[in-house]
Amino acid sequence: MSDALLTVRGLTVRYPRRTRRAAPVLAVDDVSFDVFPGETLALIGASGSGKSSTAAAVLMLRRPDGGEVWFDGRELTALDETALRPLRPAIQPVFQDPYGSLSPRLRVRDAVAEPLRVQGRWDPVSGPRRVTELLETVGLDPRLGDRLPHELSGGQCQRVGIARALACEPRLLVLDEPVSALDPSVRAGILNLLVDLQERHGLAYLFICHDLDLVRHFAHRVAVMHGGRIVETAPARTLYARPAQARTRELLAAGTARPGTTSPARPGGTT
Ligand SMILES: Nc1ncnc2c1ncn2[C@@H]1O[C@H](COP(=O)(O)OP(=O)(O)OP(=O)(O)O)[C@@H](O)[C@H]1O
Repeated sequence: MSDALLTVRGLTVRYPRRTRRAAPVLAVDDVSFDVFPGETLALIGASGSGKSSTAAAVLMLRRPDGGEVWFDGRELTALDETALRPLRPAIQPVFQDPYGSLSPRLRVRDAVAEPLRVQGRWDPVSGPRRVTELLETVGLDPRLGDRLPHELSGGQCQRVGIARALACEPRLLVLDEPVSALDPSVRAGILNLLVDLQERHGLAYLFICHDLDLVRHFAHRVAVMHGGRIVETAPARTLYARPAQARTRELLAAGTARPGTTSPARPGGTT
């Protein structure tokens, strides 16, 4: 194995169709990539190209139907749930819907404490201090700890989600469209926070997105997905500059319209 933190080889994800006779949906088809420590790899592609299915398989939320996922030199796909459990904290997700990712009845302080409790790392003295520290790390006033999610803005909720992920002391964050649901004015703040955390903690990011202009600034490398396959991988800046950009834009525009939208997503949009 290379010195990659995450290595994905020949990943395949299939979903059964409702009717038994129809062939399953091949959502991810023989996908391979690496993510190195401290690096951001963006997975971009139109709606339905297989980005979230790839993320779910990397997180082992859905067991892939084929291929291998290696993390820090261990093959996750070869492990059963018991063996996986101690490795799970190191790979943390941050999802698109900041409110949906939090329990509506859990106050911010308890939401951030929850991963510490689940991992058996809660201590009545150091625990509350750690929660305060985590809230400060993500740029939240610790006094917000008493609030419920519906009393926060979308950006604040997303910061709580990031604080929960950091509580697990991860090495890789799988960011599934983490700013797509946010107001354009709030997006930059969250992206700056992620850049800052990466610099301070050497985190690696698998950043799922369908906005080429955004990833150009945020990612180190970009892998373009289409029809479940990776059709191109390139450094973020050169991808933008080369003629291939035109093809990538075409692929993105072809399928970016989502239910409730009538036009392809644009930078600064709120899809
Ligand atoms: N639970 C499921 N059951 C059946 N088919 C699914 C399921 N989840 C995803 N799919 C199908 O798998 C393919 C890939 O979907 P996926 O959500 O991974 O794409 P995506 O690129 O993340 O799209 P989006 O940007 O809209 O989230 C699509 O054809 C989708 O309809």
